[in-house]
Amino acid sequence: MKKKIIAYERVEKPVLKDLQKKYDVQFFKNIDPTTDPEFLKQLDQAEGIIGLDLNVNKDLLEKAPNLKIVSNVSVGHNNLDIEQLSKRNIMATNTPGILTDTVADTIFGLLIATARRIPELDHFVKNGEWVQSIEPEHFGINVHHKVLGIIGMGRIGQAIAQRAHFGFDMDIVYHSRSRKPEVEETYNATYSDLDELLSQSDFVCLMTPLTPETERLIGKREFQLMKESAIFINGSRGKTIVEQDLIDALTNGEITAAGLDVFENEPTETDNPLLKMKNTVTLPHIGSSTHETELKMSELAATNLEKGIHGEKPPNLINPDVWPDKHKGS
Ligand SMILES: NC(=O)C1=CN([C@@H]2O[C@H](COP(=O)(O)OP(=O)(O)OC[C@H]3O[C@@H](n4cnc5c(N)ncnc54)[C@H](O)[C@@H]3O)[C@@H](O)[C@H]2O)C=CC1
Ligand SMILES: O=C(O)C(=O)CO
Repeated sequence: MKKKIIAYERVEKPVLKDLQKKYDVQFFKNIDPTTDPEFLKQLDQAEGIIGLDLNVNKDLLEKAPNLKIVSNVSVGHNNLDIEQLSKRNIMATNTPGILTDTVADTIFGLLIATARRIPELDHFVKNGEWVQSIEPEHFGINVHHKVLGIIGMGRIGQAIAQRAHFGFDMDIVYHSRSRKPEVEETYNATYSDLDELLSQSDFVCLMTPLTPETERLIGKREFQLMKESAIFINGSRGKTIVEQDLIDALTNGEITAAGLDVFENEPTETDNPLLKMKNTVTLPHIGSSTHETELKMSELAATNLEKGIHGEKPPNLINPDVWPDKHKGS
């Protein structure tokens, strides 16, 4: 009998088709996984889950007695309760690395679009408002040769630093869990504590994972530490900031503008004040969303899934404590 697999929300079609040839795969989208009867029925027998942003917590795991692996089609894994998964010896995997350059391109694009007000002025032209030469009120802010503060100098943070240093001659200040001498040397970057980074930077770019430590990391106090001319970019997760405090900081002129790929709730509410502001550029969480990269992510997630359900070690195991070799001391 074919092994049962749940595919959730986003698995690229060719990958889904390939999995469907080998396994009994049920695809779910736009459902409530806590109540959907068909989902819950499948969950009872599923050996693997592949997908994007499914909230895998104690409640869900209690309904999944046969589960061996949860394979995220994302590098971020804040949707997974790793402790609960490990407790049940269930593997968790993600898709690091292959999306790094794509996300860095998006975040750098967002930074430029916000500084140079590209979406706002695109509307200006298309709305027929460009009837005489533009005024200083339409001018933007230079990106090149400015100070870029990167919070979270991991894979994506470094790819952003690469673009900023070699492409735009920016001065890079960073804050991370540890110092990275090779990053400092390659990108002429300076390590700094968080407060100093916030007060020095012309652009503050948040690129940490969402963890208990980074949840609401940037709020009222942090926005007040930033320069009034600062532009804030969030590419991490919406919950790493206090969204209401960002709204206040923009409304009160404590910072100049914000570029956001992520929101506290996704999709964000249509009446979110951030969507009504001229000095925000808002994207629907598209960091990794190019055809090429989404396909590679699905392929890597499928490799992880298949290894896991066949009892082999997946290449991107997040919770190696579940791997038996470890207990054998190998
Ligand atoms: N907007 C989007 O579409 C995407 C967003 N992401 C987000 O970006 C995150 C980072 O991805 P990668 O760079 O691949 O991960 P990574 O693990 O390579 O880098 C994360 C960095 O954040 C640092 N960090 C962790 N906690 C910190 C703290 N409290 N203060 C300062 N730094 C801290 C770590 O030391 C590490 O250097 C993901 O976890 C995900 O949440 C990732 C891909 C796409
Ligand atoms: O990979 C991630 O963490 C994302 O946010 C979506 O690509």
